Amino acid sequence: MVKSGTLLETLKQQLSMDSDPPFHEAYKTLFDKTIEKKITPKNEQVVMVEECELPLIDLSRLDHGDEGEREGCKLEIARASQEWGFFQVVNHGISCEILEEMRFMQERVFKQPFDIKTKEDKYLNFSAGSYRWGTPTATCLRQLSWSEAFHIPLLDISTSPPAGFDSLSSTIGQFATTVSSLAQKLAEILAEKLGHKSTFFQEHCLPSTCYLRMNRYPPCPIPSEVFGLMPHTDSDFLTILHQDQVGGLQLVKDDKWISVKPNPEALIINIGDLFQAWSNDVYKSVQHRVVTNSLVERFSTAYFFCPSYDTVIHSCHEPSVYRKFSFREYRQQVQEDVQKLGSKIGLPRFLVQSQ
Ligand SMILES: C=C1C[C@]23C[C@@]1(O)CC[C@H]2[C@@]12CC[C@H](O)[C@@](C)(C(=O)O1)[C@H]2[C@@H]3C(=O)O
Ligand SMILES: O=C(O)CCC(=O)C(=O)O
Ligand SMILES: [Fe+2]
Repeated sequence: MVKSGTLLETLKQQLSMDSDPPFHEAYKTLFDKTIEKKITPKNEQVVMVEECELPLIDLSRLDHGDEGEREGCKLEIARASQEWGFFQVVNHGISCEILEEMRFMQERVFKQPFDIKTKEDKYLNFSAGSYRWGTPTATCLRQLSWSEAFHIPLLDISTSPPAGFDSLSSTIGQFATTVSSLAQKLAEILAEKLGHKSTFFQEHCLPSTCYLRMNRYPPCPIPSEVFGLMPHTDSDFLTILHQDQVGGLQLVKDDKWISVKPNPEALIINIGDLFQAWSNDVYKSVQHRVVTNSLVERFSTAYFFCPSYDTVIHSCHEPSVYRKFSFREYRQQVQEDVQKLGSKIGLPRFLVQSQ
């Protein structure tokens, strides 16, 4: 058992070391406040969270099965979206090679020096400002996300890559194309199971409105105090996620946090706020977060299936739980809440009853 005096010294030492991105430097005041007050022997104990296997759905049944198989598969997708808000899929159309290449590329991209990643002009042909790290609005460690990310609008996934990164665009391009059509397919199935044969998603969720987010979670010296990504729901219709073998993704099920067991072959699908509103609370946009560890870095890639800013989100059934809102209004409200409160409020802001 480490004495808490020794632990404190070690932590102080670790937190004063250089890191990329420079969390220690930028958030020094937050660390100093927390270390002195909170790191006691009790806090050294890691909170145990049960590990679970998400519902696993084989998508080959949609293309190769008979009518019964196809229907069964669609029902499983709808049921998991209602009961879990999360599920994983295999035979999704993205080869293991592409998934491995994505992981390898991410390592190379994030390894570039911090100054290059934050450069004002374009980096790797992604728009300026696509690189993000930490949480600029955090006022305490609990509001800090110990991660860095590239937010890449699908339109930026260029066909003329910069020298040295020629295979990058082709790999991301293949990944993006396949996940885009998978997202469309899943959205249509989810609409159909609510009784809607809808062209809504084809009309409103175009490549120009969707984006990829490549995440890197560096090892963190105080994993019990800082999240990799703080608890949130996604502000889109649905998200398609690929995580590496490290693990760290957790979600709320039956009022408890549980961790998702990594499955390198699977893609994780989660329902976002917009689908919860569109389905009038039938499908669930569930809180999730990423926890850090002190030993290894972790990578993931998320594809956010979003409509254009002018799209009006209204429920497909009456009486509607939420008032109508445009995606622009929703994003602005989320940004305002994050600025003012440190985290997003999300759908509760748009409840009919609260008007
Ligand atoms: C500080 C925050 C920004 C964020 C919402 C949050 O409260 C916590 C996580 C952030 C995140 C991560 C994934 C998505 O990019 C995002 C749009 C989301 O839904 O949760 C962002 C939020 C944001 O930037 O609005
Ligand atoms: O990295 C992960 O596993 C989750 C990422 C996530 O939730 C997000 O980018 O919205
Ligand atoms: Fe998320």
